[in-house]
Amino acid sequence: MVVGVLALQGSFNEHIAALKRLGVKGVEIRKPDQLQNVSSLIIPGGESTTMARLAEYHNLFPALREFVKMGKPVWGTCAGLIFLANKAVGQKLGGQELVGGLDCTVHRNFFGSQIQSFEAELSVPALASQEGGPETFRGVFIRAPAVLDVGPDVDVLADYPVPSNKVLYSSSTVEIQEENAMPEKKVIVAVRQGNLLGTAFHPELTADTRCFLCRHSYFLKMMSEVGEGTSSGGKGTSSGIVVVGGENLGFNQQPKIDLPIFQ
Ligand SMILES: NC(=O)CC[C@H](N)C(=O)O
Repeated sequence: MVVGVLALQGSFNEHIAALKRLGVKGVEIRKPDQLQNVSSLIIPGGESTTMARLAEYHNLFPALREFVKMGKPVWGTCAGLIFLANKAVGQKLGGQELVGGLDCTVHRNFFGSQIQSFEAELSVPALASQEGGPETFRGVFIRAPAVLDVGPDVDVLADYPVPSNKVLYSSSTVEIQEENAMPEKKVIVAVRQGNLLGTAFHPELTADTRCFLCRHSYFLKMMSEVGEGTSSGGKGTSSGIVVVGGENLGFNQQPKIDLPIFQ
């Protein structure tokens, strides 16, 4: 099994290392032709505007859109989630090109700037009920986006209750449409639509092996679920991050102590 990892910028090495720990080969994708050698793709976190410029420079957008349209599994984390969204708000002046396909609107810096990065235990009760282990998993949010709204074909996998004093928006004049991003009690931080998975946080940076494996395996399992391009892009057959069936991922073992990167 070979997974492509878009390697223009951002945390692609971390994703490749995470895949390696699962015994899966991750290959760096920098050129359109290289997409032909992989049947699934991870678009990592980083800085989406920069990543978009590099993707444009390498003429990657048409090939990425084609990849998505063919129903091949694509997982966008953080900046990658922004890439996959049909619409992004809070973009830099002039906007940025998106791959699209995921029927949702993403706020690019919903949780604020770099120094407002944080970690949080995300509640996914269905995960514990079906897979065992603690009810929460740790989300690492780095200058993180959030999903503001989703279309009917999108499954919400995880949301996060945001205290109103934590809902931070840039006051910069180039950060647009803030009036549409009213503070919510809960914001969506993980979604799936058929072959597309999006997480606002960085699973590849989490030291909690249980969560790490879970989320990565979720994606890897999507590969067998949707095949190599047969999905219509509609709702997945499963809802929630709860479909890591049949694999012994050690959920009933004592969970490892997590190692937050921000302490
Ligand atoms: N950690 C991340 O990927 C941050 C994404 C960032 N908010 C952006 O616009 O690109």
